[in-house]
Amino acid sequence: MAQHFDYIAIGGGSGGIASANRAAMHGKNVALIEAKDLGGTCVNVGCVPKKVMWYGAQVADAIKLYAQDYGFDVDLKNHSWSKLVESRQAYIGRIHQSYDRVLGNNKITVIKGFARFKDAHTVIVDGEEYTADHITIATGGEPVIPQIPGAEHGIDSDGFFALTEQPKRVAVVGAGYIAVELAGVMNALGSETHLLVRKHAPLRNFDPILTDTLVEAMATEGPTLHTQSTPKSVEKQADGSLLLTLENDKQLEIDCLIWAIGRRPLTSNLNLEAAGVETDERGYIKVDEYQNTSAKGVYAVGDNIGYVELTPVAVKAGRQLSERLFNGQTNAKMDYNLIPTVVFSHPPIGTLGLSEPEARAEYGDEQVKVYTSSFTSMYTAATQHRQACKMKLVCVGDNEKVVGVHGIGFGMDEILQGFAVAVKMGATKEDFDACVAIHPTGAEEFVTMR
Ligand SMILES: Cc1cc2nc3c(=O)[nH]c(=O)nc-3n(C[C@H](O)[C@H](O)[C@H](O)COP(=O)(O)OP(=O)(O)OC[C@H]3O[C@@H](n4cnc5c(N)ncnc54)[C@H](O)[C@@H]3O)c2cc1C
Repeated sequence: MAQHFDYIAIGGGSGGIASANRAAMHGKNVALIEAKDLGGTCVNVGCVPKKVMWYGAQVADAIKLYAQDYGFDVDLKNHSWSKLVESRQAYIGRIHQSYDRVLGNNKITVIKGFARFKDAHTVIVDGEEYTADHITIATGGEPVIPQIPGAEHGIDSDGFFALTEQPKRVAVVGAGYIAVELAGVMNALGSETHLLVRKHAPLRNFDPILTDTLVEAMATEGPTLHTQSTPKSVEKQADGSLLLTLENDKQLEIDCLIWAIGRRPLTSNLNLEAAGVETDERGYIKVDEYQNTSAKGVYAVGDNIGYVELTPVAVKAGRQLSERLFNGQTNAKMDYNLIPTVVFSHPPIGTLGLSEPEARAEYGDEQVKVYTSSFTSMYTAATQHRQACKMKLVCVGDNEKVVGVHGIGFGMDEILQGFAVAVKMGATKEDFDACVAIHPTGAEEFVTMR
């Protein structure tokens, strides 16, 4: 006989774990089904290992670019990629233990295996049936590999985290934040790194102050940016190296090729038809603002709905859903407006709300006022490797409501969160100015712009 639960979450990643824990905290009998490792993309092959690698790259930059001007007698002689990977994986191991502990404390039944629907209230894992009053699909996504000859010689972001040795020459293909971040890490850690983008720049949808400054930084610090560059084929050569040929017939010889051209939802093997769950033509699950799918009692959160593909978004959507279903908060839902985000590039980017072009298109030129600041980050100002820091506030209307906050430069990754609270509360430029600056910091520029 099928084992019955109040709630099943399919997918033990950011959204599934968050939702399952919250349901259990409200006294529900919960099962969490995970096909691979608990923690999903973020913990195993996403945010966490990526950030550890980025910190490694920061240390390399500090030694290579800044330490000597701060009086340290150091040279970057050797770097052990495998040591960095070992430290990273040990940290991830500790996160796994903490998940086990919390799920255990919440008395959640963790089922290892791949779930498929039998009907809207029944899933099958390894031949066993499990039923629930409510089922949430939190299955995330996977990287896309292009359909070109030899594409299989490349790896994706999952493959990047599986690398046991640092490639000497690497090409990263893609213009999104994952491509930028992976290329930045490899470059700082000493690989000859090429970033290939299809059009004129990476991060094209970001505010131009961010894109332009990033491209300028790449021109001096690397990686080598190749614009208007679309791969046509990949050939593995006798010595194991790869020959990447572009549509413009340029060629690059590299040791490692990383595809970071986008992700797609992991929904095709779930037998969603049996549950009556509809997807769009790209496979994303259709949900309403309360995460309800087309099937009663079945919900979806996270990357597989194709809204904003970030961990805190999946987490919050999952928790709000459980608050609504199991804690009487009938109106609880995820607010997809004004979501701050950071790109761990070199230098890092923080961005929130409308870019200047978006604000002008939405409100008209007369309604938009923009404030900018451009300076050398103080961390680098006393050294020979000066690095720019640029910031922009996008304001609208007579009261100059802040609708966009954008910055690139040292510390931006930690600066944005607090400003996002203010913008979410409806802050105006006057409110920003009314706050006394913290000196000397980069963040103070946001409250002193004229
Ligand atoms: C390289 C990289 C870097 C990133 N960096 C950041 C970052 O810095 N900040 C940020 O906010 N976000 C980042 N993200 C995005 C973030 O990882 C995702 O938005 C987040 O993990 C989505 O959570 P989720 O719950 O929707 O899916 P996931 O975390 O992907 O979890 C889905 C889980 O479901 C499991 N699963 C799938 N199908 C089934 C099935 N049928 N049965 C059982 N289990 C199944 C999968 O194995 C997986 O563990 C990054 C992503 C990548 C790839």
